[in-house]
Amino acid sequence: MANMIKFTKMQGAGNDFMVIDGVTQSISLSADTIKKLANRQFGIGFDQLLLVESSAVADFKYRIFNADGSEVSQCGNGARCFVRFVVDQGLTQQREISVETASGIITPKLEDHGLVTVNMGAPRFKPDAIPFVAASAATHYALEVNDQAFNIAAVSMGNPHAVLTVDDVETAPVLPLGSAIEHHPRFPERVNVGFMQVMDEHHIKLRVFERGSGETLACGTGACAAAVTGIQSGRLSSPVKVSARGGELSIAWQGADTPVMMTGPAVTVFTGEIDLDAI
Ligand SMILES: N[C@@H](CCC[C@H](N)C(=O)O)C(=O)O
Repeated sequence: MANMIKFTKMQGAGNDFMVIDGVTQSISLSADTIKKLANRQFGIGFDQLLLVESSAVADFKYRIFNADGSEVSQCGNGARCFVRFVVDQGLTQQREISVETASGIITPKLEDHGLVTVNMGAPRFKPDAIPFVAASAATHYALEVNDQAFNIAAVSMGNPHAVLTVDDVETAPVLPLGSAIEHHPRFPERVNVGFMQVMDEHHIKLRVFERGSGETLACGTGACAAAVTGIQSGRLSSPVKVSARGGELSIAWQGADTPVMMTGPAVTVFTGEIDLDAI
């Protein structure tokens, strides 16, 4: 017997998602099934799968799975697509919703101009958020990779990020170095790796090698992480325009424990149905 589920394919600045309504459908997905669905040749293809569920503490619960099947705690571009999805599906009448994630509650808001702004919460530079940081109290660290030392900034946006500053994002070794840092023993939970080129104090170019998904066309939490580490070290000033390969995001942060505000697009690409027993 077929095991059909309905889904929506969405993208935010080119970071693409399979979004599933788990409020009106009963959904149970193994890591292996998610990997198969993520496959761009044999499945649907996406960077992350987003599962919408009911919540006891917020308007909705938001579960996030990387293309390798691992469940993670935060996704910025996904949060923008999430609010567009629940509004378009008629699951809410509100344009600003509270969403329970594995790392706390975030509040995405669909703006009148069509973009979405998300209150992503405050960044965390503390050791409990980034196990690697336990070694030091500084924001920037020397990380040795294949006998070479790299200066990295580490921050949690609800998920772990390492940010390197490079002269030119186009020629930066994003794939080999990103993969080596993602799996570096100093990051026991693996890490998302951002490569940032500072254009001026309000503008950066960014490529991100994402934990569990590889390089994506944009990473929302990666954009927040790069902007806040740049602001924290005095090289950037809020707001920061982040140019990724798939589009642009705007990040505002007033420092310390204030929340990071992220604004950017959220677009529906198509809707479909798939038989989970047939993939
Ligand atoms: N694409 C995302 C981040 C998704 C999760 C990340 N790969 C992780 O493992 O933490 C974003 O837009 O933030």
